[in-house]
Amino acid sequence: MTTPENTPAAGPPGDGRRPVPPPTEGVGGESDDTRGAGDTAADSGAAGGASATPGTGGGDDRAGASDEVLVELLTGWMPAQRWFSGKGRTLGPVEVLSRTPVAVVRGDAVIDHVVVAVDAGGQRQRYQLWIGWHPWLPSILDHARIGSSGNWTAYDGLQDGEVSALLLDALATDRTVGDLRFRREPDAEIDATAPGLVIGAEQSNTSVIYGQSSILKIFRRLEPGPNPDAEVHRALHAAGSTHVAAPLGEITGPVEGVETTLGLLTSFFAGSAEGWAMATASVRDLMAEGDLRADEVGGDWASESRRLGRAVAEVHADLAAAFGTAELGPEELAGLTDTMIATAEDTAEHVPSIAQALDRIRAAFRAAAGVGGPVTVQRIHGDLHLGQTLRVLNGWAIIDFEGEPSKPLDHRRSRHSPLRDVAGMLRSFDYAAHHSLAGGPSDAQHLYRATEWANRNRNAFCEGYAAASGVDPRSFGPLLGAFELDKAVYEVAYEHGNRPGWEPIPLLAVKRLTESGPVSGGTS
Ligand SMILES: Nc1ncnc2c1ncn2[C@@H]1O[C@H](COP(=O)(O)OP(=O)(O)O)[C@@H](O)[C@H]1O
Ligand SMILES: O=P(O)(O)O[C@H]1O[C@H](CO)[C@@H](O[C@H]2O[C@H](CO)[C@@H](O)[C@H](O)[C@H]2O)[C@H](O)[C@H]1O
Repeated sequence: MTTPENTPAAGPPGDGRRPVPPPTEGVGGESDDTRGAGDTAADSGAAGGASATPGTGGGDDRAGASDEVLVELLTGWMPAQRWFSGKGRTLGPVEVLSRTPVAVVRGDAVIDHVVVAVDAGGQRQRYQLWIGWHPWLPSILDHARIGSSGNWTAYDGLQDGEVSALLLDALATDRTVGDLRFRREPDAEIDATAPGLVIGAEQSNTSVIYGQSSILKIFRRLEPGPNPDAEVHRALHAAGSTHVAAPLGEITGPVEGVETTLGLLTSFFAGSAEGWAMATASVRDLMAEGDLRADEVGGDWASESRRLGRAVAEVHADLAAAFGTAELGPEELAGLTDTMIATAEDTAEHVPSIAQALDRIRAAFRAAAGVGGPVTVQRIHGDLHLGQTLRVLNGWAIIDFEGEPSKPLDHRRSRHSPLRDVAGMLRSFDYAAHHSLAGGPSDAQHLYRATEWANRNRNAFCEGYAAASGVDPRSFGPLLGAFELDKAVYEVAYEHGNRPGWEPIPLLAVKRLTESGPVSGGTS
C-alpha cells in the first residue's frame, strides 16, 4: 500500500528566500479606469521585485516599506490573527520567502503578494499575505491596518474591495503576474463584475464572496504543493457529485520552489444555511422546553442528521471511486494508535489540560490498539464538522476539503479511514449540544438534555450513513472511539489557542472517552 492511514509526515522541502522576478503583467492591467483598481505595479513602476523594494528612508517611496520593516510589522500582527496556528508556541523570527508586486489600487496603494515562514515551536509554518501599502489609509480600511512605518501604512489587502475585484478579474481572464498564475477552470463561467465581500475573521482562511455567484478562498497557511481542497473539489465535481460546489478557478504560485495552491474559486450556494447554525438552533429549542424530550420538540433535528449521514456516505463513495482504496493490516492499525499517542504527547507540551489527562489518553489509545480490522482507507474530508456542511435547496453540501490545517500536506492527501470523518461529525454533534453550557454554571439537568440531543443526532447520522453505504459506523466501536478521542485532543488544542472559553467542550469528551475501559465510539 502506498498511502496508508499512518503515512509518516514528509519533512519540509528546502528553505531560504527565493528571489522574486519582476512582474510580467499586473493584475487587472487591462482595466481602463483612471488611476483606479486597474493600474498595475508594472505599468506604474510602483514596485519591481523584492530586492528593488525601497525602504522607508529613500528610493522610490511608492513601493512600500523594506522587507525588514514588513517583518517587524508582521511580527506583531500575525500571531493575533485567527488563521495563525502557531499560537501558544514559541515563535522564531518571521522570514520573507517571496514578495511579488501585484498591482496599484486607488492611485497610490501598492499591493504585494507575500509568503512568509516562521518557526512555531520547532514547526516550520508558512503563511500567505496580500499586503497593501497606503500612504493615506482610507478610514474604510482602518480595521485592516497592520501598522505604519515612515510614510507607509501596511494593511491586509484582502479586506480591500478593490483588491478582491482584481483577483476575480485575474481569474476570469487567466492572467499571470510574476510567478502567480490565475487560472479559470475549463468551461467555468465567472461573473467578474460581482462585488466582493470578505468574510473570514473567524475562519482558518480568508474568503471573499462575489455577489451570489462565487466564493474565493485564499489559503492562509501554506504547505508547498497542491491543496487537497482544489484537488478534491475537482474530482468530486467531475464525478457528478451533487454535494460539492463547482470549482471555477485556482490561483497557484511557487512556495519554496514547489507549485502551490494559493486560492480556490468555487460556485456559491446562495441561500444555504450552515449545519452548525441549524444544529445549535435545534439545541436551543430543546433547552427552551422544560419537560419535552429531544424527539418531542418542534426543532428536532434527527431527520436532517440522517440526511447528512447519507450525504457524507455518498461523498465517501465518490472519493473512493475517484482516488482508490486500500486495506490496513493489523500492524498498520497498531501504528495508527501509536501516532495518536505521539500527537497527544506533542499537544501536551503546549496545552496543560491535555498534559493533565495524558496518562488516561495513552491508556485509552493502547486499549483500542489493534481492535477491529481489516480497515479500508481512502481519501476523506479530513476535518469534517457541522461548520463544513451547508443545507442547500435539495439536500446537503460539504465544503472545505483541505483536511486538518495543522497536519502536513502528505498526510492530508493520503488515504485514511472514512471513520475519521464520521468521528469528526460525531464530535460536532457533541459540540453543538454542549456549547451552550461552556462557561456557564454546571447544571445536571442541562447536561443530561444536551447529552440526549447529542446521542439522538449522532445515532441518526450513523443510521443515514449506514443506509447509504451498507456499513454502520457504530459496528467499529473501539476504532471509532479512538478517532473521536484523537479529534477531541486536536480540538482541545484548537480551542486553547483560539477560543479558550470553549476548551471545556472537547475536554468533557476527552474525559468521557478515557473514563473507563477501552475507548468506544458507541452511541446510546
Ligand atoms: N460554496 C459555498 N457556498 C456558500 N457558502 C460557502 C461556500 N463555501 C464556503 N462557504 C461559507 O464560507 C465559510 C468559510 O468556508 P470554509 O471553506 O470552511 O473556509 P475556512 O477554511 O476558512 O474555514 C463557510 O463556513 C460557509 O459559511
Ligand atoms: O476553520 P475550519 O472550519 O477549517 O476548522 C477549524 O475551526 C473549527 C471551528 O470553526 C473547528 O471546529 C470545532 O468547532 C466547531 C464549532 O465551531 C465544531 O462543530 C467542531 O466539531 C469542532 O471541531 C475545527 O476543529 C478547526 O479545524
